[in-house]
Amino acid sequence: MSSDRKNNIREMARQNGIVQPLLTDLYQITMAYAYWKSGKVNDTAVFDLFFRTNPFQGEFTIFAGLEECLKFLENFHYSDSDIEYLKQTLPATIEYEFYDYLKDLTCKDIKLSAIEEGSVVFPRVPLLRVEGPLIIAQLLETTLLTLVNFASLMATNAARYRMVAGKHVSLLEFGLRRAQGPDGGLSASKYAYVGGFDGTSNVLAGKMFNIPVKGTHAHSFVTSFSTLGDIHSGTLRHADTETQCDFLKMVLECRKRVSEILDVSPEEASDGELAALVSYAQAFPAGFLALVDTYDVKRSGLLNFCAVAIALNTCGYRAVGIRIDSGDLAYLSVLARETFNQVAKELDLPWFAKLTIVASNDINEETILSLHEQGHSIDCFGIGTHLVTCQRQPALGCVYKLVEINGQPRIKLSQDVGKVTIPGHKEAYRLFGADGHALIDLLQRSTEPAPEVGQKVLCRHPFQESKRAYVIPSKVEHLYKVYWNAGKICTFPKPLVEVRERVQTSLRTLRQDIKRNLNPTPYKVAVSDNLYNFIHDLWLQNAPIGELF
Ligand SMILES: Nc1ncnc2c1ncn2[C@@H]1O[C@H](COP(=O)(O)OP(=O)(O)OP(=O)(O)O)[C@@H](O)[C@H]1O
Ligand SMILES: O=P(O)(O)OC[C@H]1O[C@H](OP(=O)(O)OP(=O)(O)O)[C@H](O)[C@@H]1O
Ligand SMILES: O=C(O)c1cccnc1
Ligand SMILES: [Mg+2]
Repeated sequence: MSSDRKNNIREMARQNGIVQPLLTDLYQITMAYAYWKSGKVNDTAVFDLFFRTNPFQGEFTIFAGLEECLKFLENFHYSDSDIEYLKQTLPATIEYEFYDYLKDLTCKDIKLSAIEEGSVVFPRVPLLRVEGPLIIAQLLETTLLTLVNFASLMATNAARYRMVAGKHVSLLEFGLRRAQGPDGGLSASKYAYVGGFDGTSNVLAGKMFNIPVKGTHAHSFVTSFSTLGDIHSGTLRHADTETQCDFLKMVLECRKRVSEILDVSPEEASDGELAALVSYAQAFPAGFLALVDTYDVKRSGLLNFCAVAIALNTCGYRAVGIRIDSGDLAYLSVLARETFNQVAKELDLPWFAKLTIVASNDINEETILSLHEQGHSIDCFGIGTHLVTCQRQPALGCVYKLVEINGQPRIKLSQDVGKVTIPGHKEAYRLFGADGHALIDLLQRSTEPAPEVGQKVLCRHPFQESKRAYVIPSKVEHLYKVYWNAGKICTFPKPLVEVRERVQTSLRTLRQDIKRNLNPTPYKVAVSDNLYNFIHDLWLQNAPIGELF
């Protein structure tokens, strides 16, 4: 077996334990019984999973969650205790043979086609197409939706943060404590990474998904120290010579020196904070990153930090930086950078000017945009609540609709035209323009030939007759691959880092005006002329003609 395949199998083995066939809505199982009882066991269906509106008032979405969907299909099986629970829970009138039927159900007859995970996707273009026995395809609905909805919402949210932050700023996800429960927290960490974050504070996410784990320390570490007397031992072993240095003495001398450079009094600085920073530096001399806003950034935190960082330098270590978690983050970060520049110059330590400044505290997209406008010196944002709870829009509205049964197309009508489903078994293509950008996504009936490079294609708005355009694509991308067929995975999902890269390469194919934060231009999603006529004929056949009195 190739090592690639072995790795894939190892990756796939880590299925989230709560994702199982009973993680569904009751009505899927009651419908399954009613289908079964009404002789629909051999009916075959096609379902499309898609959303109707992009989240966060944006005009794009990142598709994520596919790997988890495949793990779910692979492991789909009702255990004996599941069957026992259903027997106790469903009405006693249910025929026992139905439970025998459920006991043997697997996804061996299901075929799943999907867009590549990490791609930019748009309203109405199915992300997943599920084909196979009606009953089993129906039973998959809720679980597939829960696996795709939050994953895609989170990946989109994270990608938006990455876009506003720019590529030179680090982004760390700090949200576990505020997430929607343990599983929400775990998924948030995973898909924040996919969307473009650099790391997470969530240790289990690091272990499970191989995401870099990062962090600083909390205010409680600082406030747990009151005086210099709380320092356990004042010494530190030199990085190169391994001799014991009188670290505390060096720190106190440095604090005096820095207070002169910065023109702040060492008496105003907190000794408790200094004791905490000394102790933290002793624990992590090569990774010293300190929280400086517990008492006063200017008069205490920066002074104490610089004193410890300079003493560390004398002992052969380079400090990493600071975190600011309150106050005016633009002003304080600029102040911190000026301080570091001053120390770098006065003490001839050029690297001091490049110390990392991490900012946190209720950061969201708007805060980052505003900070960029004001000017700041932040290298890294630590973001929790707004990111992981997707506070600006807490849910993506993916739906799962029957589009074909036993080879016959199905349409769901609605007073709201946007909610009318696009019937039948379809293919989706992305057509690219001459400048290399994605121009339009085109849905066609699967029986139609694929659009070709250099050949004129008529693209029509699915519901507005007058909206149509000819497109001569410079490149055509067929959006679907078969990922699951005949009981096994047939296209292995890519490792998470590659999905993460795919997000950025896919976003680069979008024009800037589609990605901008304020009033972005909608991306076009069209249907072929053939599909347009097919939809509208079926619409007329299915819409009753009213009578006026
Ligand atoms: N320069 C800035 N421009 C825009 N928003 C900022 C700026 N600096 C900080 N913020 C944001 O303003 C809010 C400040 O929060 P808040 O009013 O709770 O103050 P605080 O500094 O956290 O107070 P406390 O010291 O009591 O914790 C945060 O959401 C933060 O991200
Ligand atoms: O984006 P955020 O939700 O702010 O996530 C990060 C925050 O979490 C931590 O503190 P916590 O909020 O627990 O306490 P504090 O704000 O009261 O210090 C940290 O110090 C940040 O402030
Ligand atoms: O490591 C940190 O600084 C951190 C982790 C979680 C929440 N807030 C901060
Ligand atoms: Mg906070």
